[in-house]
Amino acid sequence: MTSALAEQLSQTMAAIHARGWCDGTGGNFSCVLARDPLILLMAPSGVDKGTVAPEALIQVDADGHVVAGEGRASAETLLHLEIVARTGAGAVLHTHSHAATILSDWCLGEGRDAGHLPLQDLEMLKGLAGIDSHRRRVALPVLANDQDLARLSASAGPLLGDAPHGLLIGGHGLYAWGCDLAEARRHLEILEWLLEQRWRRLLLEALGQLPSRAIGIQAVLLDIEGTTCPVPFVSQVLFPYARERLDAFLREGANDPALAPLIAAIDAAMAATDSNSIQGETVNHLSRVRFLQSLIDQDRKLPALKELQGLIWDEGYASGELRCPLFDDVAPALRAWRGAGVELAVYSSGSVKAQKLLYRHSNASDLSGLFSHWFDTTTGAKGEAASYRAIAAAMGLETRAILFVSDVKAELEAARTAGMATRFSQRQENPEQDPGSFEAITSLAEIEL
Ligand SMILES: CSC[C@@H](O)[C@@H](O)C(=O)COP(=O)(O)O
Ligand SMILES: [Zn+2]
Repeated sequence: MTSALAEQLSQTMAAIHARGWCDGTGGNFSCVLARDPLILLMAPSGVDKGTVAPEALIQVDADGHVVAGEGRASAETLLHLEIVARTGAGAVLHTHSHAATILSDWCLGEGRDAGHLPLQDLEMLKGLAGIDSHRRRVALPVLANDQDLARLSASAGPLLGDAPHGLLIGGHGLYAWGCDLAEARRHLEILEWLLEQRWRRLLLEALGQLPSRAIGIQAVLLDIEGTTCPVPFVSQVLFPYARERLDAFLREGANDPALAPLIAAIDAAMAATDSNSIQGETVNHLSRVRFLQSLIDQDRKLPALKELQGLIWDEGYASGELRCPLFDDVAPALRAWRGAGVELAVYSSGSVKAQKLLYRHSNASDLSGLFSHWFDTTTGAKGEAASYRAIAAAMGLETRAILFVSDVKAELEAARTAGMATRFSQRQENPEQDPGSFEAITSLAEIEL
């Protein structure tokens, strides 16, 4: 005797096959039969998925082992399991349509490396659960294909929570899912339709028969100090915290081999500094601490000092002594933008390590996972247009698709020269209050993308 679910899955596979979305033995399809313990009902591997009778379906456990039925489990079962675990999906449908295959390849092609396919301004988007307007922009994640399914599933995992019920695999196909089989099928049909539209439109644009769609803002690049957190947190909390603990931290770590390269770099910088009058003096712990404190007081940058500060802040955040007081509007805005498929990136003069710590330990919990890119001054100075071009290239986007928000006009000038959209962050405690020729915002909530 076969279940109604098995009948429905068999019929769904036949319908998908008839549309040419899983030719040959391509594609695989699963439904959750039980959750605790997890059992998937799915097509066996290596068969024509259009002709699998309900009684020929197999049952597979959470480790990908066949527990009932004849035949092998697909190697791709691991990705089905990852999707079910991460999204709570009740069914996962994987196709090899031409549209999904060619567009996934196009996204990862030379010079693009986009990592996602944006879809916007199509009424059919509303067929995806949670989308209520054609204006909502969704970003379908795209991953390079990999025959190591454990590795592919591990890279897919973190992308699945924000994915619009689908994921593209380069040169391979589409995975779509939903809370049950009916919803998964609807999502699959909608996504396949959107992909068809996308490639047909690309062709017409390339032939000059359609204007290429104006690029909307696809990413927001955020400064931190004065933009997402109050300036005094950095100047009056973070820097004094590290300054006061330099002595103890270096004393306790004197014999720590991990600190040795840092200490060597600090000593080399001391030796090269005329003003510190240590020529001839033995470099000792106290002279090192005095030197570093004088650098902090003069706001002079030394990579080894930055790294040391990062290590000290790391301890402070971990113990709960430090927590970043982000402005109240920040977390809701970041979440809303991510939900709309907008990429988020940080560009701050603090090191990438310090940036990640700050967002990991914020008053709005760990927000670090919302950002896809982190940039510090190793990419270039914040006042140079070239830095913003390098950031856009690293993100695989045109500069005009990025909105940069900062409280420093010189930085906005450079970003504008590079072609980015800009907003001036006018927070109460910021030293610069005059927006000049830039559009000012007092809260991220004022930004409409
Ligand atoms: C035409 S072979 C395609 C397979 O390698 C795979 O990508 C696929 O979708 C079907 O694999 P299967 O093992 O039959 O479930
Ligand atoms: Zn496949």
